[in-house]
Amino acid sequence: MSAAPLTTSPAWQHLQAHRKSWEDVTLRQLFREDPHRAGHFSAEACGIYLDYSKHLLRRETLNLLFDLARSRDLEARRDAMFAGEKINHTEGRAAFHAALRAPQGTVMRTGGVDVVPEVHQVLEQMARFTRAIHEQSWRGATGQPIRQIVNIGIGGSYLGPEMAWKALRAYRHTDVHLHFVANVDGATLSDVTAHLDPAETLFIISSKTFTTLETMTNAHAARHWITAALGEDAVSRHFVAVSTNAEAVKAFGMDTEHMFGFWDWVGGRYSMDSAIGLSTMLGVGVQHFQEMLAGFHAMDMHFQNAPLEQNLPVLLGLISIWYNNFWGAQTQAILPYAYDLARFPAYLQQLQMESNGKSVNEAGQLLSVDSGPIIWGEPGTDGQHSFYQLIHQGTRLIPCDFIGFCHPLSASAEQHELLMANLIAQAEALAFGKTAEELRAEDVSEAQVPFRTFAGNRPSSVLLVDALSPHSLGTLVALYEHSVFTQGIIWGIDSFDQWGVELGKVLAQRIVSDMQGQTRHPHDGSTSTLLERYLRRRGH
Ligand SMILES: O=P(O)(O)OC[C@H]1O[C@](O)(CO)[C@@H](O)[C@@H]1O
Repeated sequence: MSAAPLTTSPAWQHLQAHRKSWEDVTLRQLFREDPHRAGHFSAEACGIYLDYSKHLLRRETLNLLFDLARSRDLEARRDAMFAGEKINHTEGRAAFHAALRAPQGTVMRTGGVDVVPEVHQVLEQMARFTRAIHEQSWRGATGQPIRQIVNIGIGGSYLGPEMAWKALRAYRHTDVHLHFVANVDGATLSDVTAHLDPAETLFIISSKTFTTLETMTNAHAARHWITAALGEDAVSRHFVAVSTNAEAVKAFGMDTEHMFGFWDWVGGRYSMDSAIGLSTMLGVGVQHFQEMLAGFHAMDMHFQNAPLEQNLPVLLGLISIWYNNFWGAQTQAILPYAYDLARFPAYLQQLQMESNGKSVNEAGQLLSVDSGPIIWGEPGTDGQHSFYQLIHQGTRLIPCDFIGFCHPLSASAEQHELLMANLIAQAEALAFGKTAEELRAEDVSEAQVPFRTFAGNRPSSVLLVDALSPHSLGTLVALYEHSVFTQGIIWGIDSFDQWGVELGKVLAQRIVSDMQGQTRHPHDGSTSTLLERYLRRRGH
């Protein structure tokens, strides 16, 4: 970590001073000043064209942001990540997800061990299993082929696989269907199993630790559902595990021969391309999974090698920092114009908010600036008819990432044109707005002018990709992974731990034991009242 405290560093102070020069600058003015602005403020790599010209920044702004990144040793820290160093200090682990998508023959060492051969061994094990399911040589206990696959897992062991299953709808293997159970609410599992036949259903219990309350509770309920229908011996044909914890997998009664492993250097939210992606591979096939890995790897290479000035993850990360820390933006909207990317905002929510939702730096000192923004979003055009009102005319500054694809996956080219026209129009409307003069020129009554004025100056990035494919999905996910990393380095935080999820888990266990009458822990007045009221209403 850079020695200079962040806010007193010259780079930070230069940015603060520079921000003051932005009070009256408009995007209209910037585009007037530089008619070639779109060309000057765009970059392209790995099939992603990034237009960042509709941002409140000039060349000088970017230079100052690059100075900031260099002053925080971004390049050296990035190299340390790719070198397998234990950059996740609080857990004493590497953050080596880049090794998950390294082509065979690449050497990537952590702790002195080249992990690429092990990664490919597991990929091969996954591929064998996938083929066995697809070719129906692996069948259920009664001899039925497996057609329904239920991934039980939560957080990073769920969001990526579910997002990918939806995103890769056009690439699905037609004989199998995926379902996802994450929430501890029993309604989830019963809703999923209501229409399934146990004889053709396979459960993948996906949990890095194999101790997560939600996952283990659902796994036991699913086991009961299978054994009630097919008997105890059916477990080995209807359950496989993805985990780093072989002991716990054994204790569950599963054969570790049917366990797909990964490693402690894979963080939960960075694991969709590890064995946690087994459901994805089963859902879209081995070839498509490999194409997705190749997309991830292409973006890794770009992030590792491209100069900061043309580096897409660095650009996205630094633009986020600019609004978050110098404009006071609290949130960032992710707006994919693709029905199939419906779960992408939720995926990025965990990626960014679990990684960078921290208040102390790596040295344990309180941060003096805001860290990770709130990430949210919905696909366009749905969002246009709900929350875009606030983005256009509300009082808050909300930088947006629009994500669109040139080629449709739907049969209707005409509908795709409408979709993309909306994306482009929204970015235009947010940036340039509509002035009172323009309204008056259209004979809008004076009384209506204040309500129909759009201030503009609302910044957005547009990411334009050729088509949504396994490869492009891999590049997009890796793009955001490295953008999150870039931001974490600027703040000097550990983006790879998640201690913030622990307290709630521990308190829930205490309350469970209070509910079951095993203990009577002392609680505050509100907690005790809620607990008592709940138990009374339940007839206890
Ligand atoms: O895969 P596991 O160990 O069940 O953990 C699930 C999720 O729980 C967390 O540890 C905390 O919510 C996430 O980081 C992780 O993705």
